[in-house]
Amino acid sequence: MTSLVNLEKVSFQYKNDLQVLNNINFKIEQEEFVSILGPSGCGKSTLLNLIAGFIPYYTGSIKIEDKQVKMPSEDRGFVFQDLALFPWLSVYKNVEFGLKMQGDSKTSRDQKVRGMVELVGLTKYLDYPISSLSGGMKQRVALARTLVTEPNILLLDEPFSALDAQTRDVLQEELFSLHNNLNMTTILVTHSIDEAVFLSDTIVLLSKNGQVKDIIDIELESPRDRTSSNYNAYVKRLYEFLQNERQQ
Ligand SMILES: Nc1ncnc2c1ncn2[C@@H]1O[C@H](COP(=O)(O)OP(=O)(O)OP(=O)(O)O)[C@@H](O)[C@H]1O
Repeated sequence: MTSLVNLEKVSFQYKNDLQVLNNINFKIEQEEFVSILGPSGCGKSTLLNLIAGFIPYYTGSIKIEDKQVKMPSEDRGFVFQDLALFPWLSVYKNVEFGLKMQGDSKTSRDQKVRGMVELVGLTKYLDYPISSLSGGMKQRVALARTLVTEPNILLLDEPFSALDAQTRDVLQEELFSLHNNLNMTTILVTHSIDEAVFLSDTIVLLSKNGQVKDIIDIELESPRDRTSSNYNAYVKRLYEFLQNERQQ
């Protein structure tokens, strides 16, 4: 059986000749949660942008369901690091936006928006403008806006990096539930070892020179216990990897 996402010999350099990714190979299965972890500047966001289809000029092959990725598509939903919400519009209007673009009818949009906003716990705030919400609430809206279009693959670039530790933990738990309940495939770029271990089935470790250093299966029970010794054994292993990369 072929995997949902297949990357083979993917290399990439920006137009200024900076070589960022070198011969990347890995596969992602349907409903898998994969995190891409590595030192700052190693090419994590670039790799996610390639999978999203935002950058068409790479070498090698990125295939989703056997189709070569050349441009963005509705099967991939992207949550940007800066969220890219419309601050002056309401929660409702922000979540509705993608459905409108897809030409969905008003009745269908209304049902989907209300359902998704409820799922992220913001029903009380449907009519509030984005500018009046906290950072964690804005993040929930960004997730809802992407998820409401029912993408098969959710792509997240450091979604929680601007949040305080407590809000981040709560949102990680919510993302874990959404991923499982909606049967999605999720690819997350993160700096955070804890976030990667808490959420992932698999962690792809990128080295400083943009190569896959290791692919680690996280074999922990759900829900995950951040204080368990098995959990912390993974954290230690990844911490040592990142420390080693920094020293090289
Ligand atoms: N549009 C661009 N044009 C040229 N170089 C770029 C561009 N975007 C990123 N880079 C460079 O490519 C390299 C990889 O960047 P990228 O953002 O993919 O890394 P990252 O691992 O996600 O970094 P971080 O963890 O700091 O967010 C960096 O050296 C960065 O400066």
